[in-house]
Amino acid sequence: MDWSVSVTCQNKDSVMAVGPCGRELQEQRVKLVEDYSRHVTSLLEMLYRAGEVTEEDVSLVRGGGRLGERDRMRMLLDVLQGRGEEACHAFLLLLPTVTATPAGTHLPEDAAHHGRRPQNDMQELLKKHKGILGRQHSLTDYLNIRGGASECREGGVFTEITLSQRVGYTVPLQYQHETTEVGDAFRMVGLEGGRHERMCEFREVCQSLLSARGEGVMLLSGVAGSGKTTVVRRLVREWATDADSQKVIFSLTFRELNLISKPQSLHELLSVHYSHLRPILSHILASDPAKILIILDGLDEFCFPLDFARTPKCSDPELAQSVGEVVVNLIKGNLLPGVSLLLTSRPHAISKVPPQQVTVLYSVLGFSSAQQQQYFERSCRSPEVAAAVWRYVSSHQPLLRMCHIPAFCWIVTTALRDCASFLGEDAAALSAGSPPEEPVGVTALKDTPSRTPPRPPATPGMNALLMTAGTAGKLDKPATVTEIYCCFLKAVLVFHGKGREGGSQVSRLQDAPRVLRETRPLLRDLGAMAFKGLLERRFVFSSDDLGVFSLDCRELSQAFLVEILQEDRVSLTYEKSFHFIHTSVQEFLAALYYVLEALSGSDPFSGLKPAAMLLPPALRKALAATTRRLLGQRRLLLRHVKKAFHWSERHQSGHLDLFCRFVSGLLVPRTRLILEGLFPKEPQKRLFRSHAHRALPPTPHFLLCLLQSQLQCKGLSPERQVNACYCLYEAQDPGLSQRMQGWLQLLVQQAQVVPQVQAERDWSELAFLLQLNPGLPELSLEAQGLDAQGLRRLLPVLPLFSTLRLGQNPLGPEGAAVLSSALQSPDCRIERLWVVATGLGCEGLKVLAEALKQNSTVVDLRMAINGIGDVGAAHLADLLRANRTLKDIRLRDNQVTDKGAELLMAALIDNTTLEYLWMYDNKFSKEGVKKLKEFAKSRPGLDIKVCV
Ligand SMILES: Nc1ncnc2c1ncn2[C@@H]1O[C@H](COP(=O)(O)OP(=O)(O)OP(=O)(O)O)[C@@H](O)[C@H]1O
Repeated sequence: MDWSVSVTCQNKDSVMAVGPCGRELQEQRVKLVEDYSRHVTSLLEMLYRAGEVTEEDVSLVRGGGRLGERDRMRMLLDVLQGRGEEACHAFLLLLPTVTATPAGTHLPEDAAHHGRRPQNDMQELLKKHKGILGRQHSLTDYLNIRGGASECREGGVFTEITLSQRVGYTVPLQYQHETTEVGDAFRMVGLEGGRHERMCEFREVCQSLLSARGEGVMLLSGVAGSGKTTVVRRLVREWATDADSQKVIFSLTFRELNLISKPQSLHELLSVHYSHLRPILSHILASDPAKILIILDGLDEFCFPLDFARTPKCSDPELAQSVGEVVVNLIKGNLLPGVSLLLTSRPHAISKVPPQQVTVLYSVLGFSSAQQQQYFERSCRSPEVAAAVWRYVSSHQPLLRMCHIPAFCWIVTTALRDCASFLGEDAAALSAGSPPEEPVGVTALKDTPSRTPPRPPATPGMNALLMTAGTAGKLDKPATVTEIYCCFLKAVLVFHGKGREGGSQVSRLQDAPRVLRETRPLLRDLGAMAFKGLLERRFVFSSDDLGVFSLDCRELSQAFLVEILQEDRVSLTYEKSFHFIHTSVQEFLAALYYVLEALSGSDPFSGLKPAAMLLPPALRKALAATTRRLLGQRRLLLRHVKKAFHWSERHQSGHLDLFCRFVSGLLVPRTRLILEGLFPKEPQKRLFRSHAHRALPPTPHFLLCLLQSQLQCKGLSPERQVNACYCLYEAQDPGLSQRMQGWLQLLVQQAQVVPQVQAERDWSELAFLLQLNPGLPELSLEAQGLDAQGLRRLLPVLPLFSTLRLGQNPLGPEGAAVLSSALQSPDCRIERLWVVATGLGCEGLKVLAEALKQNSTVVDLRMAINGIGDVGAAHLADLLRANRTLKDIRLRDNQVTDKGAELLMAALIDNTTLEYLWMYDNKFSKEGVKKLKEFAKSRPGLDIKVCV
């Protein structure tokens, strides 16, 4: 049957029905609940597909699986009242159809529309579309998940976020965990110096995307939890409230597209998702594509390949193709040429789209320091508490760095804001003007370094979450990121779990060990799933995945489902899916599982195998006991911990880095004590042999040795070595602060006098320190005995400095190769490269010159006393032909003769960008010098300095 005809026939009825339908629902409520509750799922599904209720409504009615049929029906009736007369009317029309079908079966799609009012008035339908999309994109925030999917007040909990804009880019290779790179863009240099990258705010992005011009493909990249979806939501809401906007937006998620396994045309795809637009969809697609904005959120989750080379060209929106082919044709501009397309993705997946297909790359950089502060002000209960949280966070560099990510700010707030006593006293101290507490762990670089290591954190108050029944008064504030996550988990379990609403804060905390003990099996299974997902780089889980780990949705929701594991509300008709509320929470739970298993002597990897592949339980137990006896508990634990690190080393991308940091943190007895009750006591006691009565055992020696050995390991990549430093921080290595102070001293003194060459140092620790201190624009390490090996350790941070002063170090050609990697990094910001007397020779210069041919940031190259000779001068001449960025080259004392000078002069005929070429103390003849001076006269913009 022709759908549009049947709609037309129903027009009169539906107009007549306006008003009374809502009343009828109220009057018949009891009867409707009685008679139709068993059909609630079918009714809800049909209403959703008809566009009468939104995803949020559906989720509300489902009630996270906790509500029974009758309650769901009541909830649906409430929702319909809220949605208005048209929705109530559609509901009444659907009632007879469900009684004709057995409960739970689905009706053909068009039945849902049967009898609905015709809306062939373009403007009216577009208005309705705006309303529906606006509601679907309400700004929900983790903070108010608990209270149902309520909305953030605009300008309320929502905090301005910083983005950047780039035209033309190269996809960087991923060597580090994404959280490690967060914050680099906020470095001082990045703010002003980026040539291709420009900071911008949401408003600018919004205006550009909603402008009437077709903008082509825009890619919005950002790490997990940085706020990409929030930007999309805000954008759609801006559009929905702008009555004058000429754009038509279609917003889909790749998660939704994953569910389309059969070929489908673009038209069909959109008409399924936007059934209310069906009467005018063909018209929209046939009119000016520049007026259409298609948003596709979450490219990183897309399961189908995007084959840009082999996908058949298709320009017909009515032609069925695989969903991957539809996306490729949209991106390539074959389908709807001139359309604006916004794709969002985590950074590791932006390479799925060739950069030449992308018009603009936007990156969500996250919160600047000021924005972080605003976030805490908005999410804490009082300005004093917000100030105390901010003061605490800003005195812990690793925490501060992660707080560029909004989702992490939420985790910190959840972990800290319930800590009434610690924050209360701290806040009181703040207002009383007491001196600031010394930073914990790694000190901020701006602080004056002192000779004495920072004293252990003072305890102006007790962190309530660190305080447990048996240990009240023993612990202080969370000292590491792992401790923050422990507090977070405890806060969720103790304060937010279902049925734990009553009682005072203290009594609930006293009860925490019991709650944690009881939750252990659940956390273990959830952690096992998280760990398996992490190994497979999988962040979305199906109900089947939950089943494999014996996880029961209902049980989870009672404990903490909504705040730890979120149910996706993609579609009613398909399988449910789940994801951890932030990837770092998945990583933490994976580590928790790993440590729980390792401490109990079990192999954490064996817990991942399907039951069928496991040996019978009795045999497994006997085997485990024998291994324990043979190896001893201690060696067994060491073996498991080593295995975790080996897994991480095998992955160049560093996606297990954070997991390793959490494993290191959780091996610290003090940290585990926050979760007292969760870890079985016996093995702990035996393992760590607590010496002093009631005193906490220190960080296990084997862990510190293991991490130190990673720093010494020559074969390990520099990124993993820096991560070993993060692990040492989490492991609360007692010597780390002191060593950091040593580095700080060196960096500060370099600005004044050049100190003597020092004994062997661990350069990875310096890289770690530099990564955590974004306020340093230049790196000065002159005459520090820095060789190529040491420089390689600094590679993760080298590209981030605008000035690198590396003179008088034995870098040699190998060091030049390291520098060349830094110069070719897509993030390179080096403008001044000073490598005076570093033993480059002509070989080193060749490597450097090759890199500088590709580089467009370096303007000033000082390379006196490097013995490059005429061969080196020839490489330099080659470079000058290709490079148009260098302005200043200093070549004093490099054994260049007249022959080299000739080559340079020839190259400088083409190169008009170079302004200074100083070549004192080379091996020029009088004739050669004369020629150079003559040449200089012909180039007024170039200052050539020579002497015989
Ligand atoms: N500007 C903001 N102000 C306040 N909270 C924010 C802001 N941006 C994001 N958040 C919060 O941070 C959390 C994560 O945001 P969002 O889901 O948008 O991140 P994402 O980049 O899409 O993450 P993923 O890659 O995991 O999908 C959400 O709870 C959101 O409410």
